[in-house]
Amino acid sequence: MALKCAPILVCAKTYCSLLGVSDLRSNRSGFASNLRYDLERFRKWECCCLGALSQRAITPVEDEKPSVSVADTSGKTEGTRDHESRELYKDLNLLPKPLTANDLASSPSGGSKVRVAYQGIPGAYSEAAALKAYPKCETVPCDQFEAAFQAVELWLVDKAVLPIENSAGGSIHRNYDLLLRHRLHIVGEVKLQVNHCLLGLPSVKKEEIKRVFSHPQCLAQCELTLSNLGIIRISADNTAVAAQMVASIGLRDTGAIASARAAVIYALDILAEKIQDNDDNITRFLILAREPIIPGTDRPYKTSIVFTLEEGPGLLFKALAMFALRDINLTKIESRPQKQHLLRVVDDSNEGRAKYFDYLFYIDFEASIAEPRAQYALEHLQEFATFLRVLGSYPMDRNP
Ligand SMILES: O=C(O)C(=O)C[C@]1(C(=O)O)C=C[C@@H](O)C=C1
Repeated sequence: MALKCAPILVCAKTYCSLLGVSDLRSNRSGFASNLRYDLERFRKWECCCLGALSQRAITPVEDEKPSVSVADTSGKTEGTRDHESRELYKDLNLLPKPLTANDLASSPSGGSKVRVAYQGIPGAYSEAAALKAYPKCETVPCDQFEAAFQAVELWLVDKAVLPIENSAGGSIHRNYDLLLRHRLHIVGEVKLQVNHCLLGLPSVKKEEIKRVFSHPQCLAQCELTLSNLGIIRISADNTAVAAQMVASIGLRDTGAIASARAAVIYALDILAEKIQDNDDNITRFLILAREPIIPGTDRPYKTSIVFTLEEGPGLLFKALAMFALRDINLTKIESRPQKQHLLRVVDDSNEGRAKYFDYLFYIDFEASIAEPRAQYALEHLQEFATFLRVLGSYPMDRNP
């Protein structure tokens, strides 16, 4: 055991500064010189970590690599999968129940199939995203986003797949906050084309529907269609929960907005398809794991970071310039309040004391952390950021 852990200790300092938390306030002076990552040094680190990680593989799981960069590699068509789910979910009591905080004390089942947690119940878009990333995985429903994070941390599952943003609805802020609170690593992303269907009881006509249940994001994504049909919206925890409610309430004038797969699972009819206001309705999900992947340069990569800055003019501009100067494309920027530290008091001798909101900045950029330009950009950012953490460097999903 000691032998297996040793390589990790050797490289822990370098490794933590890239993938862990560095509070630069406490050690600013020595930091810049400690963190001169030239390519040679980074390669050494990479070899060292690769060795360490390969020795640490405790539970080998099949289908370890996400398959999002290729079309569906399961070899199954939607039809066959839907047929299978019809068989599987004939009795709704047999559906897996979402994990709750209480279940998190129990131990994971054995076996080598990769287990992927998602928020919701079978038929949710998040489950579809998990299956897109790992076509042969066992999906594990969780009642809350936080339960999915904890399920990974407690080794109940291997991965979690959680929504982070939608092309129309924007960011899912809760997951940004949880990314920082938990110590998981982003190891991949999945972009899922979300096609909403209007579902109702069998033989109901679209015109009979007076009210629909759905997830608030989905209700917002179908705003125009619902207004044109004069339908009342009622929010549900999840699209699949909405479909399940319609099936169990049994009212002909009550429908759900959910996926075609949810219609099969909960034995509902599809009354209308693709009812979202924008055809290109894409949700981006993150794949989270306990260990980071070692990024390469063999394919397009994305890196996600979070940092804080001092208060002052031009500091965010300067931070972003670190990437622009190296021709690194930023794909996302998000700012969130610092929950532990909501206000920053700045003493100005002329103006007196001022209170500023304190922000965390989350950035996604198109480069692998194995590329020198990304290392230099982060090294320079570290020189004036008050906090910096790399959340993950992972292959881009170019196939929504
Ligand atoms: O309700 C679902 O089916 C979900 O998977 C949840 C969720 C979300 O949390 O944003 C995921 C993707 C869709 O954009 C809408 C809803």
